[in-house]
Amino acid sequence: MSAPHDHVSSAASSSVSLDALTQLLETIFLRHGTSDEVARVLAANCASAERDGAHSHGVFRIPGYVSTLKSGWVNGHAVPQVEDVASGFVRVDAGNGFAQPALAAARSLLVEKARQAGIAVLAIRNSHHFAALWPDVEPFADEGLVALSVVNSMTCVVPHGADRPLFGTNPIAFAAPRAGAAPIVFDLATSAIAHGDVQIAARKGERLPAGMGVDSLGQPTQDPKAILEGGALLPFGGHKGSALSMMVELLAAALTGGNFSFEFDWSGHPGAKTPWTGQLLIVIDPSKAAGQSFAERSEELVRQMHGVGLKRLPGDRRHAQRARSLAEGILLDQQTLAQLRELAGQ
Ligand SMILES: NC(=O)C1=CN([C@@H]2O[C@H](COP(=O)(O)OP(=O)(O)OC[C@H]3O[C@@H](n4cnc5c(N)ncnc54)[C@H](OP(=O)(O)O)[C@@H]3O)[C@@H](O)[C@H]2O)C=CC1
Ligand SMILES: O=C(O)C1=NCCCC1
Repeated sequence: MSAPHDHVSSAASSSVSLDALTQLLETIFLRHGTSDEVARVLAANCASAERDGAHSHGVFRIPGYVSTLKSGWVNGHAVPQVEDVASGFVRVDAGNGFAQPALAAARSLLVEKARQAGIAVLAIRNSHHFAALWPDVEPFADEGLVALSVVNSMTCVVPHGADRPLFGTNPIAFAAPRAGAAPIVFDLATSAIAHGDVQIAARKGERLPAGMGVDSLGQPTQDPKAILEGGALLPFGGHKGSALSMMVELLAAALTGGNFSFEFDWSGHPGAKTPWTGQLLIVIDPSKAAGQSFAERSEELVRQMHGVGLKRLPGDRRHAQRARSLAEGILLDQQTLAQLRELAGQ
């Protein structure tokens, strides 16, 4: 399997600016049944994933968004209902819409509460998250806040010690400010590999590394198609990733009032791809904590990690790719660009 973040060959590719890509995606969303606000938020999110080389959740997802909208599974015009429920708790009913517009609608109240109380929780339910999770947390750290988010997805992961899938790929994203540097951000699926990367490997006819999944008989396989066609994924790190995935189900579904990954039935909506679940965000204002500046302490930790030989922090690859994309444009292969233009009616 090639590196998941490395799949655009420059030979047959075109370079597009971030603005041009965002505009193109916005046109696609509007054309396939979203409000202006939903199109704006989703286009910015998806273009930023492509800009940062997060290909499993960049433009690769656009046909899935479109077929989901067409199937009627998701409401592209949903208006999120924000509820101010307690000093440190905000709830949003996304109204069977996408999760990112729900976060956008609640964001200023969440930040205000976190700054007042030191910590605030945002619980989004009735929502579809089909994207990378880091764009949801990174902006908080840019404002000096610490943020943690979890979202559950659709059943495709076998809990450690079980013999059938139950959990989603259930990512966890974390962002913390640093002094004088871009925030520390990590964002990882609790499965051994994200479902999107299995789809990309299948499309490219590549085998996966060992230990990622099982076939329909529960036997280990490195064939991505066998995983997608009746097989399943495994958690990363055995019982440890499995426990984290269970935690995500509890926080993102049980605590928000959203569906568990195994609870929804999209069989009546052929073409639907997005999981109808929940998302939890916890935002902390570190200026309320005792002691030295949190950002300075982050910096000290990073210095020490580099001091013991660490070359790459989580987020470094994305930021390096972001800088390249902003300087040289975002590379898209010709076929992908043609498909996007067709979906945009251009
Ligand atoms: N919406 C949903 O329901 C779901 C979304 N996803 C998304 O899929 C995406 C991919 O997830 P996943 O495949 O697990 O991510 P990766 O395994 O590619 O990366 C996980 C994290 O580890 C960092 N990292 C990777 N390799 C190294 C290294 N050698 N040294 C230091 N840090 C490293 C990455 O930083 P960097 O980015 O800089 O490489 C990233 O922060 C995520 O954005 C996730 O949110 C996944 C599951 C479900
Ligand atoms: O890549 C994944 O895993 C997923 N991404 C979007 C939502 C479903 C799972």
